[in-house]
Amino acid sequence: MQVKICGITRIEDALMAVEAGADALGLVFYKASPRAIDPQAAAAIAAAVSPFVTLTGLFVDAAQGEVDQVLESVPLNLLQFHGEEGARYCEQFRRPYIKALRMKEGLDVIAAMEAHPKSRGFLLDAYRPGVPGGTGETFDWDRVPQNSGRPIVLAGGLTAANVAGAIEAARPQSVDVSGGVEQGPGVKDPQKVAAFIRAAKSS
Ligand SMILES: O=C(O)c1ccccc1N[C@@H]1O[C@H](COP(=O)(O)O)[C@@H](O)[C@H]1O
Repeated sequence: MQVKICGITRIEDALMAVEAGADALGLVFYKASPRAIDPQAAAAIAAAVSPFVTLTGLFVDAAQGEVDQVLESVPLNLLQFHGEEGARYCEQFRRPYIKALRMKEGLDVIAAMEAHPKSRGFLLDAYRPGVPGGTGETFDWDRVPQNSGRPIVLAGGLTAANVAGAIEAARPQSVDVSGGVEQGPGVKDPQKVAAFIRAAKSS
């Protein structure tokens, strides 16, 4: 089980998460988020962590120029598009990307996946109207498709206490957490991070 710790804003949190076994770190380039980071701080984090850790840049319906500007200064390995971005938009950056799908009632998950043939995977997150992500809410894990043939990242309201059950129900390739391992907005709690990664990787 691979684990992404999202919403990293400080070098010490990045190093702590990697030391605890995180495979990927998420940097949120969405100004309205309490975990938003600017490119300069993100570049400093990138310079401090191992090149074998997947540095993921999260965007929400950003202007093309905004993404390009971040890419000029931050060596991101993966882009995460968490808004209503279409395939043509996502593919223009010529970087590996994952598309977030918010699990609104009635969403045809397979059709949404087929709309992004080049996406490296799909992050399934809870749906709350008006909030693009980081809600701290779960969704019905039984809705995660089992035969899509595409890599799935399970997200939304995960914690050390519920991640094992979530993995058992949804059978994802990887999990992603933000609020569930925080001690405050944008600040990670080392004990919660370690407990989360332990629980996920021993599932
Ligand atoms: O983290 C945020 O603030 C955020 C803002 C806008 C879009 C996505 C965001 N985070 C992503 O949402 C999932 C779930 O968050 P949580 O664990 O429920 O707090 C998180 O893994 C990020 O990928």
